Amino acid sequence: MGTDLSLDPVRIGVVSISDRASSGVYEDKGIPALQDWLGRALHNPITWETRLIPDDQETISATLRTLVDEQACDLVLTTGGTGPAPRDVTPEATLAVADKVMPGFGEQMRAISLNFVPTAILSRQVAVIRGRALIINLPGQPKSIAETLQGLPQALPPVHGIFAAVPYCIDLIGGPYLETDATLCKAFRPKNAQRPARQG
Ligand SMILES: Nc1ncnc2c1ncn2[C@@H]1O[C@H](COP(=O)(O)OP(=O)(O)OP(=O)(O)O)[C@@H](O)[C@H]1O
Ligand SMILES: Nc1nc2c(c(=O)[nH]1)N[C@H]1C(S)=C(S)[C@@H](COP(=O)(O)O)O[C@H]1N2
Repeated sequence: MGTDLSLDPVRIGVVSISDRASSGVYEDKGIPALQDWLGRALHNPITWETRLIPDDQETISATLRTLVDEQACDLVLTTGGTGPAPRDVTPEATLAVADKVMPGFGEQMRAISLNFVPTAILSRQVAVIRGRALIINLPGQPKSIAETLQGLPQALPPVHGIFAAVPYCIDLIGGPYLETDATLCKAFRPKNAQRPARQG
């Protein structure tokens, strides 16, 4: 099933960080890939805030502050700028706006990505809490978006994507109750945090 209008609405910021896509050298595939995966994985009605920006640290931090403080996003996902190159500054820009650092997301994403590419360890991606929002960095390769969010749930043993932990994290910071499509990503919550299953 798709969107269920009876569920909590969620505001999601998607930020593509790329010098070349933002200057028109190539077409941005980061925002469409993020919206495609999240739109399929979440049943909640989504309001999007999209931004395509260059790899500039202050621009990235300012964008994240605006999305959380002014646009009231519950969740912000960035793509790009997490590697070791001189212009890759997304983790620094994200840490600069953090109230809390959530190291498990970066650790788990690098572990998941090793199932896809040996260069997974080159991503310095981080996740942080700012106010009542969760901000997560993803690598720039558009295919890495589904790889890290979804993992390989059908593999034996399964590789859990990081999105499984996102709904409960958002519960804990006071955000909307997110419901996911279990075939893409089964959200994990402790029993006492689960709402009764929806009818129909
Ligand atoms: N927003 C994007 N849209 C389409 N492809 C992208 C995007 N960002 C990255 N890629 C692809 O993934 C590769 C690795 O991404 P990375 O973020 O390292 O780019 P980059 O080499 O730093 O350059 P730029 O920041 O100008 O995209 C790029 O060379 C490009 O092929
Ligand atoms: N899942 C996944 N993770 C990945 C990749 C990928 O293709 N898939 N690319 C790696 C590579 S080649 C680099 S350089 C780093 C950083 O990428 P970024 O600078 O585009 O953010 O992410 C790594 N993590």
